[in-house]
Amino acid sequence: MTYTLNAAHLYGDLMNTYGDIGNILAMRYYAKAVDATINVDLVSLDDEFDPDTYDFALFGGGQDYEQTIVSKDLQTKKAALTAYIEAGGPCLAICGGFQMLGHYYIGANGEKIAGIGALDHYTLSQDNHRFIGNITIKNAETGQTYYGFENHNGTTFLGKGERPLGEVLQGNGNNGQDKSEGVIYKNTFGSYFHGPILARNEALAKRILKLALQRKYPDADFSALDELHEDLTKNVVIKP
Ligand SMILES: NC(=O)CC[C@H](N)C(=O)O
Repeated sequence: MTYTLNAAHLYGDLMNTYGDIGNILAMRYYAKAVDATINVDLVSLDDEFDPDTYDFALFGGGQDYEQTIVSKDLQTKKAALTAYIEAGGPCLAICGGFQMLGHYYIGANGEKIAGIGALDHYTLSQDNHRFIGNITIKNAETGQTYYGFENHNGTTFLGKGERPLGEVLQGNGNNGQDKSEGVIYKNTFGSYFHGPILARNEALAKRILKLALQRKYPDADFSALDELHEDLTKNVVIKP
């Protein structure tokens, strides 16, 4: 392969509840079309996150208990992760991972689980209730529609410099109130979409992949990705 991206799967052993690694597998699949591959390192408890080593970071979803464990360790990576994000490092954070990049998450039992505040959002708890179901959103800049499934207790409110990944067309999204779903901040994308959002949303997968490739190889031409159309869910029946 001509091009190689190094990806960090943050706490992939603790926060991968919904097969979030599938996001990297989807990116790797599309990457083949431009002669690129993606190496993955598990970066978990007590591991160092070196912002200069990685071209992509995936931070998956998890349950409240795992989030409390991750929360403590995450503080040791706060400076490095913040530096990576601020420098425009591409990142995809799902559900619990999305929550942890913000200031805090109030868990279902009322416990305050600290995030790293790399992004300005915060997450509250619903009273004995979760948002569960299919969700559809529309991304403002591209007009693209993204499909997924949400299952979360937390209600997230975006802050400074953050724009939503999409406007909710169907479902609940960040908080069930302001029609926002997920986040985009610099090259960091967050979403409540369960598991492999990228396997189900080709356009977003190629968008994030291209971003990462172009950042590492600014002189290369990855426009072949735009012509490629390969829906990874074409044989999958998704029931409403
Ligand atoms: N889907 C998730 O990652 C869940 C995150 C968090 N534990 C919540 O319930 O809100």
